[in-house]
Amino acid sequence: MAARLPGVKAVASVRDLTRAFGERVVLDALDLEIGSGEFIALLGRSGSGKSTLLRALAGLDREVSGELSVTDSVAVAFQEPRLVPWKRVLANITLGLDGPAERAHAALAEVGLTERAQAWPLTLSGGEAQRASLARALVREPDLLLLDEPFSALDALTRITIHQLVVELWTRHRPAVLLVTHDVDEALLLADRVLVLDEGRIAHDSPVTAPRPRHRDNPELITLRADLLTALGVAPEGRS
Ligand SMILES: Nc1ncnc2c1ncn2[C@@H]1O[C@H](COP(=O)(O)OP(=O)(O)OP(=O)(O)O)[C@@H](O)[C@H]1O
Repeated sequence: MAARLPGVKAVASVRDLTRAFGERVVLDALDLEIGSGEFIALLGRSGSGKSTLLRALAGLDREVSGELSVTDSVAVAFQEPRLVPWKRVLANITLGLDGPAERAHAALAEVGLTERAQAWPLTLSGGEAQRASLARALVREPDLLLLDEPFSALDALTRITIHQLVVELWTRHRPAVLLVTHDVDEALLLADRVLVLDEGRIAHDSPVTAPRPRHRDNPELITLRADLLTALGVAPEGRS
């Protein structure tokens, strides 16, 4: 585990986190600390337990054991935007929220969806629905934003636009972000720290220091990509 920077407050601290489904131990005495404002990408093979860890951090899984200390201010966005179909976009953003409607309007403006505030979710494109889902998370002004493969169903161009948006929003609001992804390049382009989950633990933990906007041919990213592919058990010359 990477040492925490002195003076950086943790928004999540997990020690000995264990979760089994029957005989299958998915998280095995896992340790992890997430510092305030960090942008972390979490990689791991399919079934390695990434979503299980995210659900534990979100407080959605009460069956975990170990020490888990997480800020109260957590928001989650999932792979499917999970908008309520019978509520308009704006109402989806404010659902379960006591705050003023201006905040919801501001969040929609931040993701570029002001024009779609009164639209029904089913009329949104995939990228718009994912932006609405981000607005719903942002309006809660989280200290920790958990993103479970939110870009994986989007086409390549929409994905690039949303990547830029997420970096912009993170730069402006500075929540800590934990992004679950299968995509090594996405992890390297977005995050300041990349983790690999394997055999129930954090098997690899690298900082990414290249300045943004990042390019795939940055030498630091090329080296890290090879290390990460090896950690994931994929030959570096193969595809992630
Ligand atoms: N509710 C559940 N009941 C039984 N097994 C489960 C449950 N949730 C997850 N698992 C098992 O735990 C393991 C880890 O699942 P998890 O969804 O966390 O993996 P993941 O790394 O997110 O996978 P993927 O990348 O494919 O989304 C898998 O073997 C899965 O079948």
